[in-house]
Amino acid sequence: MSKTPKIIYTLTDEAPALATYSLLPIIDAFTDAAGIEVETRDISLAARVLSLFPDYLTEEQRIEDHLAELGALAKVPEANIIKLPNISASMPQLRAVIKELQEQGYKLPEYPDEPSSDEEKDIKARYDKVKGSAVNPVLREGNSDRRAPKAVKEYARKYPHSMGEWSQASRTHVSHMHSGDFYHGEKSMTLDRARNVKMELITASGETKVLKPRVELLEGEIIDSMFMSKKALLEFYEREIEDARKTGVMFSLHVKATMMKVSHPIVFGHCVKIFYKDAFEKHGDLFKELGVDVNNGIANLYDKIATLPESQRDEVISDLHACHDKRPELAMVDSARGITNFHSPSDVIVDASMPAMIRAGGKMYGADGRLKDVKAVMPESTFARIYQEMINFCKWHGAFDPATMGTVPNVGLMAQKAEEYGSHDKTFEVPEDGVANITDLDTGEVLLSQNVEQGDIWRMCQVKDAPIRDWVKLAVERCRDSGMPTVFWLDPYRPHENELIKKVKTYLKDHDTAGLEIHIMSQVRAMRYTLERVIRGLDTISVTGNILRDYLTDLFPILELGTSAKMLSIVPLMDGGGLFETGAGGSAPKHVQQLLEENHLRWDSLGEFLALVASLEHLAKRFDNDRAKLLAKALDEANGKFLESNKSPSRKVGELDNRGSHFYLALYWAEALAAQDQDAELKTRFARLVETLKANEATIIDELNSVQGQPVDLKGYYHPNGEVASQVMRPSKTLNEALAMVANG
Ligand SMILES: NC(=O)C1=CN([C@@H]2O[C@H](COP(=O)(O)OP(=O)(O)OC[C@H]3O[C@@H](n4cnc5c(N)ncnc54)[C@H](OP(=O)(O)O)[C@@H]3O)[C@@H](O)[C@H]2O)C=CC1
Ligand SMILES: O=C(O)CCC(=O)C(=O)O
Ligand SMILES: [Mg+2]
Repeated sequence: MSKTPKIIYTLTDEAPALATYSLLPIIDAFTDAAGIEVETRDISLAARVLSLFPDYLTEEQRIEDHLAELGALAKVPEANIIKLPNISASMPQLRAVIKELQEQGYKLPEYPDEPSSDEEKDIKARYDKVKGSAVNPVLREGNSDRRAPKAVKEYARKYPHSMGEWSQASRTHVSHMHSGDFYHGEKSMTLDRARNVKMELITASGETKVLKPRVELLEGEIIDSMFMSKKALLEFYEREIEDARKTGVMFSLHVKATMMKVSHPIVFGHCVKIFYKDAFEKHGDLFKELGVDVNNGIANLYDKIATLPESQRDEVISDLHACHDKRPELAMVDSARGITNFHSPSDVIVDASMPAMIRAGGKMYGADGRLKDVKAVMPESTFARIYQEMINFCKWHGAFDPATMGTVPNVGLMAQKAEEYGSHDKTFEVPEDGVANITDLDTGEVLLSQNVEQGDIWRMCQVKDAPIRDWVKLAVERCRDSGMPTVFWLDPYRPHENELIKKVKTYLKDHDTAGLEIHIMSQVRAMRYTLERVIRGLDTISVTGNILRDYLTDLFPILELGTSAKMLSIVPLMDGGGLFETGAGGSAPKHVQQLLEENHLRWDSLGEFLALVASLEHLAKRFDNDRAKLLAKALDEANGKFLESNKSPSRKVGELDNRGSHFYLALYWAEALAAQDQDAELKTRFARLVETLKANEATIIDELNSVQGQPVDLKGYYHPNGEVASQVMRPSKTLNEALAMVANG
């Protein structure tokens, strides 16, 4: 591995990828001038698909597997990766990218739903590698430190975003299962020694079915066995759908089918089938024949019936519509286009959808385009309860006030595929009634056992000891550095977390915690404690497992800052490298939609700016590089000025957007470099740039803003034409020339 100071900037999807066309040339100009290499690696969904099928592509079309390369890099001390959000593809997205690439002339095979030959099995296995959250778990060889930097918090206090009002009479609430879900039957243990285990089902008829032949476990690792009962889930859905209808409240479903790519599409599909129960009963055989799979959304059903003769299709559609008469109103994703919560499992993603609802005063859009109270259904009770606690709090105290509320940074246990988010290859839809065992391969000992029924979802989760130690260390460090009370959100009634609590108590003793305020509380108490402080303007660090890391790092930022894009998101890699994620949100498909319609990109790249500071600082420290240090310091100052001057993108066409915000960042960064006296050469170079940018500010902004208002065609959604995208994202000739001038000295 090369030892030269190098930053890897990832190319991803959708809005962040588009923003990169504009931002990267600026970053390149500044880092080139300082002799720092910035290289890119393409981990977009399209690139990941293409990299898996070299044998189907021409030589020019082939690309390397950049994700595998970065996965290996994350395990060496030189790693310095800036990771932008990427698509975690649901099945509909995977099909769409395949289709788009085929249309662009890449001879990719079709996705075989039911592979029969070895060749088809191989194709499916390859495609399945890119499904769901396939990037983050590979790169996250460390735990997570996400927080709002001071300047960002101050900006939010100064320019508070709007918040919906909460009424005590709001009927919005969370519904979760009270029995039969993963929480209730969970079993957990800490391994006394390294063991190899298998996951097997002993069926009621006495047959043994090995579902996972081998999992290698380390000493001190925590493993869990848990299942969700299909019967209990279906009863739960029926009850909640009926309750929403009877009480006249809108129905919504919130899952994370992208990250929980095996379990949640099933959980989602059952809800759709129960909601449209009558139509499924009547047309069940036909749907089976057509290969309808609503785990991929109701859109899949509509696609499949499109091939039917018109009269038959109309009958199905009218039976689907008839279901609505007996069912509650459904929350909409896009009421203007008639897209409901059931359209696709990647349209409503719990970490972002629940905070957006809470921010809006507990409301979601109905079919008539109005905001309404809603029943938010989240079958798994493990973490759903935190949202109800927050809703209770809002009903009692009113909406949070971003101008005064405290901040809640997070330290998340994430490394080495920790907990549920690493369980996909050990998650199974149980084929037959029986006993599901995790069994030691060498001794035959059954370590954990569950009685399961056909259709239940059974999984095994793991978390290794070293990541837990590292997580506790990071929590203590953050507690000391910030002086904030620090709360481990751990529920002693949950077997897995009970095992974690034992370790946390042990590993806390490895650190000097004198004078630090560190608590361990169950989630609901932790939420309450934190919120009591939040409304008093007090700050509290949350230290959580992997799922709550994800949920809380959208929840609090969306309330505090209006978006999680403004978070600093650092992953100190366990082997010494640094992974710098940008923001805590996703790839914002709605932003792309707006760009395509009116050439305005409202994506805020602040997360990228913050990540770049952290990445340059890391590089400066690791390689003792003064120029990296200088660039970092100047960029940090620029970020401060950027916020103070309120140069974030506007949401409205014709006003400053992502591109204009990049111009101001470049100006302020150059100003900071021109103002320093440590490095005369950089000072002169950037003083010239400042002069040019300032003299041409009005022209540049006009060049950037005047292109807006027209639709644009990027010649591809998942795999746009690079040249076209670059032209769209860099419409200012004057700015481009000024940047070229810096690059050339
Ligand atoms: N780290 C990662 O790689 C992550 C990837 N994802 C992936 O992203 C995709 C979309 O996820 P989804 O949950 O729908 O939500 P997103 O987080 O992408 O977007 C939800 C909303 O958050 C706001 N937002 C997010 N980022 C920004 C930003 N940089 N600037 C301004 N506003 C922002 C936007 O609000 P508004 O529309 O009001 O402007 C946006 O519509 C999925 O494919 C998902 O798997 C999701 C989370 C993390
Ligand atoms: O990897 C994913 O699919 C989502 C990740 C995510 O939501 C997060 O890290 O906050
Ligand atoms: Mg998230």
